[in-house]
Amino acid sequence: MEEEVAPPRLELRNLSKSFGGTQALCGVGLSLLPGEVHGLLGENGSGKSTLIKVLAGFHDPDEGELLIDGEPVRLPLAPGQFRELGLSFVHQDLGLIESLSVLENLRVAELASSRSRFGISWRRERRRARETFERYGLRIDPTASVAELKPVERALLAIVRAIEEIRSVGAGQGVLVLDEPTVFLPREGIEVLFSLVRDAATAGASILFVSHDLDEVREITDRVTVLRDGALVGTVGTRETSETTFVEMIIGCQLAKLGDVEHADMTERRVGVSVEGLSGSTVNDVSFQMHEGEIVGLTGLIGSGFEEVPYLLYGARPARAGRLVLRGDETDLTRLKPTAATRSGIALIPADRKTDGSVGSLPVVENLALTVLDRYFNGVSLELRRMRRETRSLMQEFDVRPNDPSLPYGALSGGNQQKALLAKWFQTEPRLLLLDEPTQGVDVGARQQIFGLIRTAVEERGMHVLCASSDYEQLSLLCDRVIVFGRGRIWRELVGDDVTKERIIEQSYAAMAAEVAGVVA
Ligand SMILES: Nc1ncnc2c1ncn2[C@@H]1O[C@H](COP(=O)(O)OP(=O)(O)OP(=O)(O)O)[C@@H](O)[C@H]1O
Repeated sequence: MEEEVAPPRLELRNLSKSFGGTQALCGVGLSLLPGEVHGLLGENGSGKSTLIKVLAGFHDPDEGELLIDGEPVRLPLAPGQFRELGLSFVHQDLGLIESLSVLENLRVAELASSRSRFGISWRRERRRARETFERYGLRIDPTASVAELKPVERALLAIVRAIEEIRSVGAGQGVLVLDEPTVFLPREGIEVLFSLVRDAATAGASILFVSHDLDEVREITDRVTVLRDGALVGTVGTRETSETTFVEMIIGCQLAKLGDVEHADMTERRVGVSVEGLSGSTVNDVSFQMHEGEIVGLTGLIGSGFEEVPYLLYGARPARAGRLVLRGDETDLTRLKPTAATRSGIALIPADRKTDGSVGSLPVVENLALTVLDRYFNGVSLELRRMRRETRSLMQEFDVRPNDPSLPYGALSGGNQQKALLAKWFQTEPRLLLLDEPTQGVDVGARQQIFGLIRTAVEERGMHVLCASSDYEQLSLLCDRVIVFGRGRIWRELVGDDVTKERIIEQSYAAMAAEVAGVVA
């Protein structure tokens, strides 16, 4: 007797969607089996988010079919219908409401449903929320407002909420869609996330996992579907597919070899930047120097403090103490404001694109030219044509796709927004460029290009670059020297041949172990 094969939990057939002249998806098919973790890969702008937004009922596709447990479901989905179908999402922007508490965000679906807010016993809900977090091994206060949470806590809250939503569906057999959930997470956060994902899959859920990080995708997924330019390249088993094959599937050719990254010891060069006695909310009395043309990485584990340094040096967060000397000019960091920082040649590219001040509804050209408007002012008016021409060539240099300066900034895919942001600040030719996770959400090909652009700028213009990141591979490819933090202090500096992914991981964990043992002062 033939064994009956269960239908996929979710299946998409022949899905197409265009926006004006852009064909974002073209005849794409995808199936998610019960209990599988399924990766969705593709370059920036290849159509991943568009596919997810069709599943969330946000986009009306031009064509396509959706089947849940083998049963056809009409597209487009009505608002909120995804919940009834057992789907839950963590979008790139996490979808949390800042002004509400953790608890209210956790129960937002129930609040939005017929149950009135007044019928809810908040005391019981608070207890339930605490129990929920405990079950996931997290320490988040349900009464805190989301605005007060650290980025990592926000990401974990959004993820826990999504998992809880599918747990309430048919014994946890729903579909969990994670759109680049790891970009805000340092390694320990990723480990928590992966164990949550594995548990959900074991309980029978299907997980769609979007990420640009091939190591993560290879670690957590069973199968992977790759998109290129809105079309399906193929679906493959993760274990049977090498990293090189994945890269070829994603970019359509082999990745040019970066060449051996040389980590020259620049510490003999002239000092261009000096940070002295810097204290913030976690960092305490930290001092370091940067040499001319040097790219310095800052890293460590969650809470080690490295992540606040770029913001303190830009005046975006208040420093308790500290002095910055930039090519002889001295600044009291306790008084520094971002406008003054920009005036003195400091630029900050924050990890959270939304806080950069870019306006989604305005064209890319206006967003990009904002920082250098005076260059286009001829005394009477703005030279708009030149502005558009130069923006187009800047977009080309940074591989922002599509290369159309008149497109609304918000219509660019997440990774292309990140590239545009780098372009925007690079053109100001800052003396000190502060980066926080500069290539999050950027695909593997563009990432390599961006590293090249940063290197060239540093060599040709003598810029100083400080890069805070918990992407150890990124640090090893980009930086000349990496400073590892533990408990708000500098734990180790890695230089020359020591700037490898393995050494950075080892020292970040060593800093934590030392912290636990009370070695770090
Ligand atoms: N609302 C929109 N209006 C116009 N074009 C859009 C819109 N949304 C997406 N696009 C375009 O559709 C294409 C696919 O974008 P999508 O966001 O799906 O890519 P992605 O694969 O998720 O990219 P990333 O990895 O950078 O997040 C891109 O060219 C993008 O500019």
